[in-house]
Amino acid sequence: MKYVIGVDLGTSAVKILLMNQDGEVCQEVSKSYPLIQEKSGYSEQDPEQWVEKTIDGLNELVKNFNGNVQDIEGLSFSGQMHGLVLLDQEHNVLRNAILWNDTRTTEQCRKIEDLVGKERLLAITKNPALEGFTLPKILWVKDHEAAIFEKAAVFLLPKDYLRFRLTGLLHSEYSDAAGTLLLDVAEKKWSEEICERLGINTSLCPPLVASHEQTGTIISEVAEKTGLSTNVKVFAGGADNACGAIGSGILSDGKTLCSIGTSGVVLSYEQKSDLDFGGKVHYFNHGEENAYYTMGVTLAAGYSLSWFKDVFASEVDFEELLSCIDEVPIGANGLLFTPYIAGERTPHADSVIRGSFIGMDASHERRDFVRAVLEGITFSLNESIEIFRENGKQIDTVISIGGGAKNKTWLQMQADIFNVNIMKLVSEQGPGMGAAMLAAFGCAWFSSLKECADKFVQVSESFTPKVENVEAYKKLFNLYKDVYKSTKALNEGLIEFRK
Ligand SMILES: Nc1ncnc2c1ncn2[C@@H]1O[C@H](COP(=O)(O)OP(=O)(O)O)[C@@H](O)[C@H]1O
Ligand SMILES: O=C(CO)[C@@H](O)[C@H](O)COP(=O)(O)O
Repeated sequence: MKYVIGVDLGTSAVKILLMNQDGEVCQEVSKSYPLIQEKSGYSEQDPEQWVEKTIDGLNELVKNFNGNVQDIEGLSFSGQMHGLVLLDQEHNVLRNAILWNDTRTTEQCRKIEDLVGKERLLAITKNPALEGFTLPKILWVKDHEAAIFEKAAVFLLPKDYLRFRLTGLLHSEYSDAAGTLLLDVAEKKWSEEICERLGINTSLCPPLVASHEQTGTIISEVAEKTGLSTNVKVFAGGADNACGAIGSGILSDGKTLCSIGTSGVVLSYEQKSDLDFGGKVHYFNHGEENAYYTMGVTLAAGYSLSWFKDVFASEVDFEELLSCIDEVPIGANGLLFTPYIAGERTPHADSVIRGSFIGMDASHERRDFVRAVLEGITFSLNESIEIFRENGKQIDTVISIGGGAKNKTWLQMQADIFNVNIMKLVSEQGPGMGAAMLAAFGCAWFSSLKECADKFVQVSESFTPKVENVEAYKKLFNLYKDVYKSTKALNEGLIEFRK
């Protein structure tokens, strides 16, 4: 029996899956690392932590593996998108990585719009200038840390940096490059026009490959530390949402995914590169060759829940925190939550907005707040579903993955709020699974990713919408949508008091 490894470099943790040729998860290891948040709107991580935790995780996995280590044939990656890692000429990291949920770059977004033009930007990159994307972060460093920028020789995305440390080779791949705002998405090449207009040397952009392409093997130093063989083939991998889609079998038109990790996304497969959503949803290259996907993003989905737990219930785990939400009726006894604790992307590209609890009452208990947080996150994701439906997509079944898919009440809530059938997979680790599938396909175990998905992706349970719940949530959703408009100006007034 042969094996492959999928490494998912998430925002909260690196999650590593060992899969066999029958598509069974043989081992799972997770190692967490913190966010560094110096100021409101800032979000960074130390790339060295990603490397250390991944090596620790691989070492643990190999130690617990009772087969022949030489049978581990391939390894690939899934990674949190958009994060900026800047390297100097000697490939040393120049500063902490600035992450996807860092929103300090509003001014740089306006600069991009001015110098490239909104229409032209959309034509080339298929996306508008949003704070979370990589290009505004590059410009922020150029504007605010000129001494660092002068030393920058190349930029990498998070999992591309991790791959570099495991193989010694510099690459990016299309699915993650699409989230930089520097890629010509249809032509699959770095946009010289955008680089030129913004004064960025194209040598800063790493060589591009496809997600399933081999990008070297494990270097001996890493083999020694992990116990893996230096023969392990390393494949490029993909953006976590592209990999989540592969790992959930979102490989043909009409298929939709909901992923609740630190962020939350609703994602739909697209065969074509020329559909027009007017920039309302993200439009990126898939990890499958010559395919695409559209996606709406809630910046703080699982993060809203983990924030609530850290601040108000740090003594309990997620299971215990969520154990009593069934006892709270729909609407959390009159409490509504908006998950804008890090600003928002879809449908409100707004870095200033912040979250609210509306309707707090002296009778509310912690469990009401927990239910309200879950409902608020799910309402936010429903705004993306609503955009897709308004653009003519028929959504009746959604595959749900990520940490949020661990809880059955939350899965039923998704079915009721989205008014769709929700499918839960045997493993909720979609991105790690997608990474492992890219390695399996790269190793030629299968003739296509679709053939691999037929073997690897298995539904374990489904949740159907309950008519009375759907009706109750419709009323609440309308109230939820009003909270953004009602709190926008209040949040603008609060800016001067923020950290
Ligand atoms: N048992 C659970 N039930 C519901 N949600 C959970 C549970 N465990 C974790 N989560 C949520 O999942 C999130 C982490 O999901 P994950 O997919 O691992 O994120 P990432 O890929 O961003 O690191 C946490 O922030 C938390 O909100
Ligand atoms: O910014 C986006 C997508 O555009 C995020 O989805 C990141 O890719 C982080 O993902 P998770 O850590 O939440 O999986």
